[in-house]
Amino acid sequence: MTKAFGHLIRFVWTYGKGLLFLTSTLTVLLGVMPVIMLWLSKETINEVARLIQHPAMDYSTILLLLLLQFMVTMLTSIFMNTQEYLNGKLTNVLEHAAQSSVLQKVISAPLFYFDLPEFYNHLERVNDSPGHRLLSPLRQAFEIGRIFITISGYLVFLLTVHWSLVLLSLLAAIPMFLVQMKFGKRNFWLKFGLTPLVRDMEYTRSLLKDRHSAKEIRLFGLGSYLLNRWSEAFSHQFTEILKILRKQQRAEIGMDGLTALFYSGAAMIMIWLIQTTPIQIGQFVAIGQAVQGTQGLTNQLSTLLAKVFEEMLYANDFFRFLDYKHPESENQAKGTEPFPAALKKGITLENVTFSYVDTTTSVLQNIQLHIKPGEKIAIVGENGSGKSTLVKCLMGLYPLAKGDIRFDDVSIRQLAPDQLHKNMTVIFQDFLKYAYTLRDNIGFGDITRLEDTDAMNEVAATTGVAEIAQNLREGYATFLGRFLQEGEDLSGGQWQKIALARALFRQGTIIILDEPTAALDPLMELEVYKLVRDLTESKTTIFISHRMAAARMADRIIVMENGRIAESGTHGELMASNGTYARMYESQAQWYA
Ligand SMILES: Nc1ncnc2c1ncn2[C@@H]1O[C@H](COP(=O)(O)OP(=O)(O)OP(=O)(O)O)[C@@H](O)[C@H]1O
Repeated sequence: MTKAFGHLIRFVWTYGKGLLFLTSTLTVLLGVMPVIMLWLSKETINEVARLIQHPAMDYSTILLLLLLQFMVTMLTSIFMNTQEYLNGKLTNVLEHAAQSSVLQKVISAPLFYFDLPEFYNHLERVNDSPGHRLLSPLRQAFEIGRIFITISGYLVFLLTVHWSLVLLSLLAAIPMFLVQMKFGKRNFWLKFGLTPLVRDMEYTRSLLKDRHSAKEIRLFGLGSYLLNRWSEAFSHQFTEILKILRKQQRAEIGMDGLTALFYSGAAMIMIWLIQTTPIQIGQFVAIGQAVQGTQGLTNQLSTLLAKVFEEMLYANDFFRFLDYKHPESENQAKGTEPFPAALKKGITLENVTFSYVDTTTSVLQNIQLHIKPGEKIAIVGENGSGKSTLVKCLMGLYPLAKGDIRFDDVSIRQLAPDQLHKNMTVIFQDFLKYAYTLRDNIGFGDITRLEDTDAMNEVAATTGVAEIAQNLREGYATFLGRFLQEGEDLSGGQWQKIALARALFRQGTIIILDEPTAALDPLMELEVYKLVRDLTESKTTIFISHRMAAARMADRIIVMENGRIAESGTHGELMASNGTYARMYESQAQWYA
């Protein structure tokens, strides 16, 4: 816990040292103010008592004391409000820093982290206003500091009267402290345990709200079922939270009773003091204020300490997320070699064997494949045979445990990952439809050339996007979809062309198409493949398709079965060998007849 606190201080110091310094100074000043006030009110009451006994007395001292009290009140208000403002500012600064640290972690996480529920759950836990929650223990620590200074002042004063008053004031705080600590811990672990349920709940809620799911939910009549599922999960988590809350409030009532008992004890001591020692009225009132103040403040102190403890568990979890590293990430390519300027020997896969993280079955088994520079390869095979996995490994998205992939003579492990990605142009089946402008949708293919209008026009003309742009209200500046603005909706085929334009805008030397045309009809799909073939004539192209008519256009067809290459050859060769490909081709040939 102390390690996490150190981590937290360093984090806050890095992003808001000036603000942190000002806030801590104000905390000290605010801590001293009540003690000064106690002294001033004691003196004022004594002076007023004297004035009652001697009405002719000069009352300028009383006026001065009242003026000082006014000034202390005003200063306290100024300090408090300034501190509130600074806290607001610091919260914003930290919110930005913490959220960007989380997002930075997410964008730099290897792709396989997204297959790990523990990573998702952790992300969900730390994602909820992290800046606010990180500042919270610090704010509480400041509050503790302020209260500590005030209590110390009160205790010194009480000690000058009688030691037993100090003891009683302090004893009252211990039970409350223990209760708060216990429930602080319980609350955190409850939230920890409920995270998977909360994720399920949030997912269901997003399905119900999401524009894309709206159609299916209506057609399948899933609305009430999903609403019930969400509602049940909500009630379940709420019941658990209420259970702890009930116990906590019961315990706090008990502790309040105990505090009241200690307060009565202090009152008895005061009565005894009045009887046994000469005491002025101002002192009497000040003792009452100091005892009550100390008890009230120690109660607050225990609540705050427990809260700090609870919030520190969050901070600890937050920093653990930022430091999270799965052992498998050691296999992630960390090379620095540049990508070969132009492939001369081609791409070689040697004994590539792969299993997804935390699974035991090999999805790819001893894959041996050589792809010549400029060759057009089609990969076909049943669902789940490993086609997408193979290209993901080729793209360096998943680390290889066994075997090697070489681009000319450079191993994928030696290549700098950004070099590899820069040289690849990929369109996935589930390509993204960015709710930004058309320019962004194409330019994201190569963000460094987002403003290169000539290049954009060129790919737009060759892919048919230019025609789409002409019909949009604001051309390339039109927002697509309706998520962010009153943008324009496009058809599946139009989105498809934009995805193609984005991929070609990248100018990679290797083109990978992972069933990007699955949403299109077979004839349209053929059109797209022909277009890609014409536009990428000299480039190495690998495409995955379930449509044999498209695969037929390739120089070579690879047939995958259960993570292995079962057949390989041209359309003619594979038809002649009468194996899996021939069977698949013939069964689909009827579609086109
Ligand atoms: N992220 C993942 N984590 C664990 N297993 C996975 C993951 N992705 C795929 N798999 C498993 O790996 C196997 C191969 O999947 P892959 O997506 O490579 O097949 P595919 O041939 O591309 O299938 P399809 O034609 O249906 O797209 C399947 O059994 C699948 O369940």
